[in-house]
Amino acid sequence: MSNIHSYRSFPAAQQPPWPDPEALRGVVAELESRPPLVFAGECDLLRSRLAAVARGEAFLLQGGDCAETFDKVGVEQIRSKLKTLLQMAAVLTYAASVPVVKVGRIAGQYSKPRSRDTETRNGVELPVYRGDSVNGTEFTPESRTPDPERLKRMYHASAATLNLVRAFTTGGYADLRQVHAWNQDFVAMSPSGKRYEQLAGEIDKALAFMRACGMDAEELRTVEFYASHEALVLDYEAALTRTDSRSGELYDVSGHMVWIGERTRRLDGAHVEFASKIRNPIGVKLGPATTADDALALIEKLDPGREPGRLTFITRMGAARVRDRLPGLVEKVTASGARVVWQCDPMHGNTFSSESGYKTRTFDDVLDEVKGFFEVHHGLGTHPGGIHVELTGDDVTECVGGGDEILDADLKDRYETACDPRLNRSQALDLAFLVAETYRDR
Ligand SMILES: O=C[C@H](O)[C@H](O)COP(=O)(O)O
Ligand SMILES: C=C(OP(=O)(O)O)C(=O)O
Repeated sequence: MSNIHSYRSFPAAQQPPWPDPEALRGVVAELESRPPLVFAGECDLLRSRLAAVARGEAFLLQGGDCAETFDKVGVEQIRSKLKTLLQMAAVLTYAASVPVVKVGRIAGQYSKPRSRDTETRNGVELPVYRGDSVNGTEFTPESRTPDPERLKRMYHASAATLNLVRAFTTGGYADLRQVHAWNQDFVAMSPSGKRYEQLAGEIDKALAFMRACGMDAEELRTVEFYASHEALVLDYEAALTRTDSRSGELYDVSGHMVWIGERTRRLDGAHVEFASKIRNPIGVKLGPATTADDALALIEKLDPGREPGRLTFITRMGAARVRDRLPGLVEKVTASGARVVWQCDPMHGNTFSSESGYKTRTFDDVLDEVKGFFEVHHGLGTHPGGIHVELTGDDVTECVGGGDEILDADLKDRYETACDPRLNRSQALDLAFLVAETYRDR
């Protein structure tokens, strides 16, 4: 049987400098005895859904917070994120006529890779914020010192979130007949909200037609929804890895799908080694410096059986480079016979500091990278399998642009992210409409 701790012999980037190894060991031992957050069978089902995406028969919508925080584990916050994804999925399913696989960056997205180890404010240097699983956002030595007890809080916050998500998605809230109810509050008055209302009316008519024909499918009442996060802090991920009693294989039961980030995808690094041992569907971020050989070597290590649905390449090239960098990768990977899911993350290659000093992204760049992604796949005859976005259900002002335009001067009003700027609900809907149109017109 595979040894889940083999990753310890490989260099691990971006691990928290825990000050007290003994305390960490105690936390890990406790987590090892905790129940799984997800089941192996659910991970297998997601892998089979992603296989359909890899074959060009479905579309993958993955989105949620850049960094979840413990103080936002509440009914309203979780419901509004879910609502955003349900609205986007309704737009995509109806306007592009494609089945949508829905995956949240949720119930575990608590750890962040960072560009620098420290942050300096007014001449004071402290460890950088690495996500609520590691330390706090407050700029004090106490808050910024990594504390392994936070890994336990991550487990409990993930469990509470997942519990609510399961209740919302199977208990009536996600029933397609609620399609209007998801479009309330601030978003209803935005241009994308109004457009959505029209589409919801059409869905209503289609449902009424189906009912009149005697079809009232059970499938419309609930939604299959999966949880994903970056598998960054390996002590946590390994502590939550269990052997599946059915197959004897290892699954990371902290989430259905986990991904490896751009900063930790070294072929000879600990994250890739860890992911190679588990059976969950795996995502890998690929930035503009990725070579075709890198991609092929990742396939060899993570998906040696070339199993559709096992591996998702999440490309995040930046709007300016996607048309130039993506074709070579897609061409060589396709020629190798691998059937990966190609997914576009239009957020992480388009970050910059605004004049007013906020880390932001322009909505036009986000759209342009998505368009470039579609153009490249269209040109090569391959399937543009999905999008991966940082978003929130709230009316935040973190990314500039969008139909309900946010200006640089507006960023200060509701800049609430703990790390990177997210699309608000109205921008997320705008994006869904664009993707649906582009997908349909392919
Ligand atoms: O979400 C992604 C990364 O954690 C983030 O972009 C890193 O941000 P930094 O460059 O501010 O460290
Ligand atoms: C850190 C992230 O992205 P990337 O690894 O692509 O920079 C992320 O998606 O949170």
